[in-house]
Amino acid sequence: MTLTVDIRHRLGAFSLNAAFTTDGGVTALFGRSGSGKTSMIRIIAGLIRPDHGRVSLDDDVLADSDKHLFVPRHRRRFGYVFQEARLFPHLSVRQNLNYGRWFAPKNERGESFGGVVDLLGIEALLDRRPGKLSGGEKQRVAIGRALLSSPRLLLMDEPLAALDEARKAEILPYLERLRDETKVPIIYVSHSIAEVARLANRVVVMRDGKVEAMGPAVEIFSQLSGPQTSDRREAGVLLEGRVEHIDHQHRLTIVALKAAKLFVPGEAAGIGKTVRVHIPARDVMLATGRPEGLSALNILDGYVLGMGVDDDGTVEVKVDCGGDIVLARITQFSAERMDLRVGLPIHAVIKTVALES
Ligand SMILES: Nc1ncnc2c1ncn2[C@@H]1O[C@H](COP(=O)(O)OP(=O)(O)OP(=O)(O)O)[C@@H](O)[C@H]1O
Repeated sequence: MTLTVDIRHRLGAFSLNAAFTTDGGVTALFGRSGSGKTSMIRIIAGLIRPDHGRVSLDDDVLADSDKHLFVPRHRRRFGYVFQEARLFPHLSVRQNLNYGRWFAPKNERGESFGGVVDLLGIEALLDRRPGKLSGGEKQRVAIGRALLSSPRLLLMDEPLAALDEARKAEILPYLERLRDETKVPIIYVSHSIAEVARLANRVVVMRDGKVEAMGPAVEIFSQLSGPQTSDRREAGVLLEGRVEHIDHQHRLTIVALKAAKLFVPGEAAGIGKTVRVHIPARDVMLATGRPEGLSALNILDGYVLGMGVDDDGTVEVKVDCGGDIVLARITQFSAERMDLRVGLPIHAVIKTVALES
């Protein structure tokens, strides 16, 4: 499936002038607030008719200003997931899901009801009403509803933005399954590097209404910043993961841990191989808010699992990042200033991580 967008459009003082193509999988529209991501997804969805240009999905032309052609939203058969789940409050989860299915043409039904329920882990929620669900659960149901409409394309506009870190961590593995187990191509709008690095096959970086860069996620993010290497052995953790991708050009290995993924300098033995990575504790910084614009490629979301004070007054903090435990050593002053406590959602910024031979 190839989506081709080449448009110009004016929105007040803002002008969008962008062209890109995608080839299935997850394509992220990535960029700062105000760069034009939402306007772009609205054009793809058929909610905005572009002033000039063309949008097509394979041979199906959805908008073409030269030919005065514009296919409205309801005839595009795209699924849409917003920041807010927007479920029907008076319907049960099952009824909400069936509502999505109702839109799927009978002969083109893709995923089965049971398959979607399994994929998103929502079996136990089926008879409940949305009002009683957590934000993450609601979002999983919203994704299920969109999937059951058998969309040709799934448009997701900051689907995790309204969730706290814990709910984000809970839902990310489901989004990965969605990417890996369904054939539905996804356009994913986000301004979070961590989310995009984890989910996207391809990234379109937007800035001031234009496409600043596009390419495979690893390439794009390794261009933005480069990780440092360290051979020093010191207090830290060894984590085991699986080599998911090797970027020979940038000499980087993407290692999938239990939940998170790490960009590790160097080229590992082979894709699919189990490797161990070393993360020195003193090269892990902690942040209570999501840090932006850092050179570190690895920012893991987690919780404070435990804390202990060493003889020298250094605080050793254990952070649970989706089942992988990362250790950080910080000063007592920092710990107090950040009001660190067990259970606090936290971002672990990993400055160095090395492959173990
Ligand atoms: N209908 C409109 N009329 C005038 N200006 C608009 C309209 N819609 C969007 N804009 C402007 O276009 C710019 C891009 O907005 P857009 O929502 O596409 O950005 P974004 O990258 O999705 O940002 P965010 O991450 O904050 O959602 C902004 O400056 C916005 O104010």
